[in-house]
Amino acid sequence: MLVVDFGAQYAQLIARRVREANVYSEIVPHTISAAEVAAKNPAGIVLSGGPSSVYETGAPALDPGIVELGVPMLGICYGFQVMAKQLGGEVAKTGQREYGATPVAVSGDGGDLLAGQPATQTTWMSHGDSVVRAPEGFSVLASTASTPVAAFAHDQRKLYGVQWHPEVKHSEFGQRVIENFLHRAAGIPADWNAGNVIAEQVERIRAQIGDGKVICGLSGGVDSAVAAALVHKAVGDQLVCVFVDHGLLRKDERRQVQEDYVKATGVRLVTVDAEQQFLDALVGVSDPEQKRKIIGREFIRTFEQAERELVAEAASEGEPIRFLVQGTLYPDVVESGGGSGTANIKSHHNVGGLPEDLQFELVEPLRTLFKDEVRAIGRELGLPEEIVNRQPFPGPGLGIRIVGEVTKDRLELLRDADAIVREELTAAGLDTEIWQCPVVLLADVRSVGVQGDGRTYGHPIVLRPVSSEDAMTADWTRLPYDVLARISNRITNEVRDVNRVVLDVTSKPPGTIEWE
Ligand SMILES: Nc1ncnc2c1ncn2[C@@H]1O[C@H](COP(=O)(O)OP(=O)(O)OP(=O)(O)O)[C@@H](O)[C@H]1O
Ligand SMILES: O=c1[nH]c(=O)c2[nH+]cn([C@@H]3O[C@H](COP(=O)(O)O)[C@@H](O)[C@H]3O)c2[nH]1
Ligand SMILES: NC(=O)CC[C@H](N)C(=O)O
Ligand SMILES: [Mg+2]
Repeated sequence: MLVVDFGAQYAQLIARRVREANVYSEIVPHTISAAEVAAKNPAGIVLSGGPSSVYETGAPALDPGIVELGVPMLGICYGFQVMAKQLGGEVAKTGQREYGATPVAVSGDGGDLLAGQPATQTTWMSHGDSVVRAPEGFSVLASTASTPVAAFAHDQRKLYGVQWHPEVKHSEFGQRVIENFLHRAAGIPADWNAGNVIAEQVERIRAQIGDGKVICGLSGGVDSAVAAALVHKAVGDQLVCVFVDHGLLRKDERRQVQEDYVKATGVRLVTVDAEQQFLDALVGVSDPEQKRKIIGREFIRTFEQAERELVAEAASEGEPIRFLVQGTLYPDVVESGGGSGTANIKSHHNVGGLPEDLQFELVEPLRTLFKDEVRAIGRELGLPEEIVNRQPFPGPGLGIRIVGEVTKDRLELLRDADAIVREELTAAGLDTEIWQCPVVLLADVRSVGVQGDGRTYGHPIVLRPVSSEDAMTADWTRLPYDVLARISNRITNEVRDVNRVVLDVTSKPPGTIEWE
């Protein structure tokens, strides 16, 4: 299944809902040609929404040859309007805009697309243009008070469209619309699951790597653990994992990764001590994007160094190691501005932070997936729950949790505060309720305190507990007051130079999870 992206807010959400219906899906840009689509041989196509108006000059369109391929198609919002216009219907700005919850009246039995759904339902709309006339041969399946053509279908050609957004949870029967399109109209079986992904990826990895050697950047996090397990399954001992201790890790993290991961999986792991290298590179840098780019570059320089040492060590074979495995996920790619037409929010070190002179060929088997999907694959591969359920920790580590310049001294301070927070949250049994809880040091901010009858002028620590399904959106976790009180008390007593603890009560959007 292909999702054609017209610059939508929700393209990745469509792909995810399709996978929830147990069908594999991939996002492609709207500039894709009919020949490229044909080469992918998709079982169905969904056209996403988008900010433009189809009647404007230069508005994104679809290669007309794509509709002629005979692949079942569902247009959503802008995608619906693109279909209407290209197939001979009419789209116009009627002055009747609909944003948010909108009741829709289904005509007759709703056809295949709206089958089994009530005559009126609440949908989520976000449009200013409307299809005022459906193309010839299409039947109108639904309407609203101000939009006479809110859904249409051409049953023989298997072409469908809806003006609303079935992919958002606020559309009451949204998932049903998507499932009806996939299973009922397009006849695509619901057979995609974690097991298939593993089989397919193992095959792809074997084809890519052949009998070459490969290194994997292993962090102890879920994503790289699952990526490494997949590659290990595919090519066995051709894999060596490299763990970089960049000095930006949390307390005790190095020992944990070295012991737990190797015990659980039996892969070969090399640890590189690169603290000085990273800290030197970060001297005088406060800008978050600059930090991210530097850290991304130093990661790659460290992998290159490890590669040279591994090659020198296996002198008999002496072949360079060409492949680098990373546990990159879809949100890393989208936020780095790697979607089609999506904005750069922050450069994740493993995507937007990669240096231009990268020598390795990347192996990224999880690049189109979300974290909860990756966890399901990890379980299927038999990884222990401690690894699969581990809370995320960003590759740039504490480096992007110090607002201001990163120094060894500040890192020590933040490490102590972070250890207290983790200890208390675990003791309170809150680990599974929280997605992750960044602890941030506002190194460039100072506030006055009174401690031991004396004046202090110290730094605030921010607690950022969040709940999320996939890190694309998040809400702040309502932690019990007594737990917050204990954490605050311990941090101000035990961590030097900190005289204030504050709680971040911002959802994502508008805030991102990390502060930088
Ligand atoms: N300290 C590290 N040493 C080696 N590779 C790393 C390190 N930190 C991150 N990476 C690489 O960067 C990738 C992206 O990091 P990211 O934090 O998103 O994933 P993760 O650590 O595997 O999982 P999680 O998101 O659960 O923390 C990792 O999958 C891994 O390949
Ligand atoms: O490996 C990573 N490299 C990065 O550069 C990076 N930046 C953010 N994160 C993690 O991604 C998720 C979303 O974070 P944001 O809401 O801050 O974008 C959260 O889980 C963050 O911890 C990163 N992980
Ligand atoms: N969300 C959308 O896809 C909007 C489509 C188009 N820009 C409109 O306003 O009607
Ligand atoms: Mg991580």
